[in-house]
Amino acid sequence: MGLLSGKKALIVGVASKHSIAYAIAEAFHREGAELAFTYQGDKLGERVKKMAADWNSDLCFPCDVSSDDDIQGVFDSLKETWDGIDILIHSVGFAPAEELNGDYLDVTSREGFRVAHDISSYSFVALAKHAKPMMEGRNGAMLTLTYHGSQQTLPNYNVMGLAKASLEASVRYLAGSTGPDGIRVNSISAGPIKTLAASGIKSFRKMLKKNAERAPLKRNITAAEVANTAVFLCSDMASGVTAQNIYVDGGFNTCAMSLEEMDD
Ligand SMILES: NC(=O)c1ccc[n+]([C@@H]2O[C@H](COP(=O)([O-])OP(=O)(O)OC[C@H]3O[C@@H](n4cnc5c(N)ncnc54)[C@H](O)[C@@H]3O)[C@@H](O)[C@H]2O)c1
Ligand SMILES: Cc1c(CN(C)C(=O)CCc2cnc3c(c2)CCC(=O)N3)oc2ccccc12
Repeated sequence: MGLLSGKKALIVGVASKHSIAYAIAEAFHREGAELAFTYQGDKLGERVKKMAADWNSDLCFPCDVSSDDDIQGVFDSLKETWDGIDILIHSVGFAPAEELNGDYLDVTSREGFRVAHDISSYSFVALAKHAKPMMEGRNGAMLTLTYHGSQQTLPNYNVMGLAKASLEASVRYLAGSTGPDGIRVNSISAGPIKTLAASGIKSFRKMLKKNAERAPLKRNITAAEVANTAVFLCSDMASGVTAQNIYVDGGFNTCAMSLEEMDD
């Protein structure tokens, strides 16, 4: 029996085999969960449907999280097959590329700020609004992915840091709203991982190297490690855990400087 046997999970944010959401789907399937997916745009549709089939799922729905109609459509369709949901995974983050390359004061725009917060933070509330009625009374869990750039600055993360700070505060307020119905809400703050969302980021490779040098575990973490923590947080093993942000980053966020950096 798996840790998620009999649980129904909706996973938002699979785009490629490198996606953190892909690793979460793999782990959830391994632990016995039934899966449903949304995908962004028809281009991804065929790819996500093929992946879903590997996990015995034919529940794949198009959804641009900037559209309340799209989100409504997902849950209307889901209701035709599922009478409820136990787990909601939000693995979505986006800011216009030009926001993430250069000095924060120089590159941040009103529109870029709005988009970053809409797609990376508000979308979790929007999905939670629709999921909650289907999750009540099932001791379910919602989970989102965040990054330490919300707490400390690093070059180029810029307005995404603000959006992640908003997301992490939203986890606490959502936990307050859904706790009385037995629904838990948490986040995982993952170390840097080479995914599509990381591609095209200037000096990403150097950042990965710096993380591995400084982290207590002296290595980068994998999407599979993030997924295993997601299994725990969404399972009954975490029945007392809500409104929390759990770091899966090899301990990086606890180190101001490493011996190697001293010796540089
Ligand atoms: N890769 C990392 O280093 C890292 C580290 C910490 C946190 N995260 C977070 O993990 C989450 C998943 O990112 P990833 O690294 O797996 O990259 P990814 O590119 O595989 O996933 C990002 C997902 O966001 C979706 N998305 C973007 N805009 C959307 C929109 N308007 N509507 C619907 N979906 C939209 C994309 O389709 C994609 O599926 C993001 O929240 C990201 O901020 C990533
Ligand atoms: C780490 C790290 C990441 C990965 N991460 C934690 C993220 O949260 C990904 C954020 C992200 C949001 N929007 C976009 C992109 C990435 C690139 C493609 C695009 O057009 N828009 O992104 C960075 C951007 C700058 C600096 C570090 C990082």
